[in-house]
Parts: sequence; structure tokens; C-alpha cells
Amino acid sequence: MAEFPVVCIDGPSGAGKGTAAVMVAQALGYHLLDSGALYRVVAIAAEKRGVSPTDEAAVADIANTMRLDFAVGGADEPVQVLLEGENITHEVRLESTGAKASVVAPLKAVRAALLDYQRHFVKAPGLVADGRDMGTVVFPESPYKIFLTASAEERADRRFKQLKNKGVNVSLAAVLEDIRIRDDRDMNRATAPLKAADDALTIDSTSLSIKEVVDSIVAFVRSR
Ligand SMILES: Nc1ncnc2c1ncn2[C@@H]1O[C@H](COP(=O)(O)OP(=O)(O)OP(=O)(O)O)[C@@H](O)[C@H]1O
Ligand SMILES: Nc1ccn([C@@H]2O[C@H](COP(=O)(O)O)[C@@H](O)[C@H]2O)c(=O)n1
Repeated sequence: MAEFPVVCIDGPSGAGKGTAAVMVAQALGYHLLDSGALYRVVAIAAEKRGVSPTDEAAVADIANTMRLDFAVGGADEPVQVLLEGENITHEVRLESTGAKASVVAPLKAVRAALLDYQRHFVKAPGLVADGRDMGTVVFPESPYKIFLTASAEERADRRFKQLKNKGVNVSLAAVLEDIRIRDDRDMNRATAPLKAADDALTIDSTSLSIKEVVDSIVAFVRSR
């Protein structure tokens, strides 16, 4: 049982987990765990070392031994990700890195390597953790589990707008296809598949604003 409250926000890509997690953490004064960033860093580290993303033992070894740090950055990079001292923040956030992360994420030994690391993020006064298995595997005893979802079309539309704002040239159809591929990998893997925990509150954000989502989560946490 975690000593401090952990708010778990799980759901598919583009549902708004990361955005909501930051705002919920601010509202409650809690710490933040972006667990997807860990799988992204493992995928980057494997590529940098020339390790195949499906070589379970070699990728798990990387996950166990990599030197990963998070540092406070500036306005453009509020949280910097440092791998072996190298700033890889930009690479971590690339859409292509998310896809690569979903290739290493099904590996059982990799998930085992990251389990304790994630649990060490729990600190006073509490933690907001977003990902795919926060409520089902990493913090199953938490009473604060949210499954945040939205239709694939809405998630693709949001991601498309986000990429366009960053100046990335991509079609809506290609973004939707990537979302569907990632959903399929994340939901249909054998280890820690993406699914709502039995006791999770499911929020469908398809026609909700970010504020409505955040208010619902904060109200749910405060009601318990
Ligand atoms: N309720 C909402 N309405 C409209 N846009 C939203 C909503 N929630 C999030 N967004 C926007 O959708 C985009 C994707 O959100 P976000 O990155 O938080 O998703 P995510 O679930 O964390 O995705 P991933 O798991 O791939 O990291 C962002 O541009 C965000 O501003
Ligand atoms: N708890 C988690 C978090 C993430 N993943 C995998 O990483 C990919 C990238 O995640 P983002 O949230 O940063 O987009 C994701 O598609 C999953 O494959 C995971 O397995 N478990």
C-alpha cells in the first residue's frame, strides 16, 4: 500500500492524460509521473546502442542500467530528460518515439525493470501518475483510478492539431492510422495490456473540454 495518495490516469494515446495529469497535479499540489516517458527513453537508449527493440534481455538490461535524470528546464522545456547526461527532451516527445516505445513496452522483462523505478516516485503529499497500467499493475491498491478515453477520431484530430501547431507536416489520415496501430499494440499485448481497472472511473473526453476533464478528476479525488 502506497504511503501517500496516488491518482492514476490511464488511457489510450491522445486521450488527454498528460495534459490532465499536469493540471490535476497543480490543483492538488502533487508530484507527477509521466510513465510513458520512461518507455520512450528505453526505446531511444536501445536505438542509440544499436540494440534490436525486440531483444528482450538486451532492452531490459538497458532499462535496468540506464542513467536517467529529469531536470527543471526553461519555458520551452519545463521538464528536461537527460539520458547519460545528454538532453534528449526533444527526441522523447517526437511522435515517432511514441511508436517505438510501444514496441519495447510489451516486453515483460522491460516492464519488470521499470516497476520499482515508477513506485519510487510516490512522495508526500501525493502523486499523479499517467500511463497505460498505473491503476492495473503499478499502483493497483490506489482508490483513485481514472480511465480517460475518447474516440479514435477525436484523439487523432487533437494530435493532428498539436502536430500542426508544432509545424509538423502530416495528414489527419496518417495520424489516425498511427493512433489505431498504437491502440492495437497497447490493448492487445500479453503483459499489462491497456484496459480500465475494475474499480476505475471511466471518463470519455470526446466532447469534454480539458477543464471539464480536470474538474471531474479533482472532484472524484476530493470525494473519496
Ligand atoms: N478534452 C480535450 N479537448 C480538446 N483537446 C484536448 C483535450 N485533452 C487534451 N487535448 C489536447 O490533445 C492533445 C493530446 O493530449 P495529451 O498529450 O495530453 O494526450 P495523452 O493521452 O497524454 O497522449 P499520449 O499517451 O500519446 O502521450 C494535446 O494537444 C492536448 O492539448
Ligand atoms: N504505463 C505505460 C506508459 C506507456 N506505455 C507505452 O509507451 C508508449 C508511449 O506512451 P506515451 O503515453 O508517452 O505516449 C505507449 O504507447 C505504450 O506502448 C506503456 O506501455 N505503459
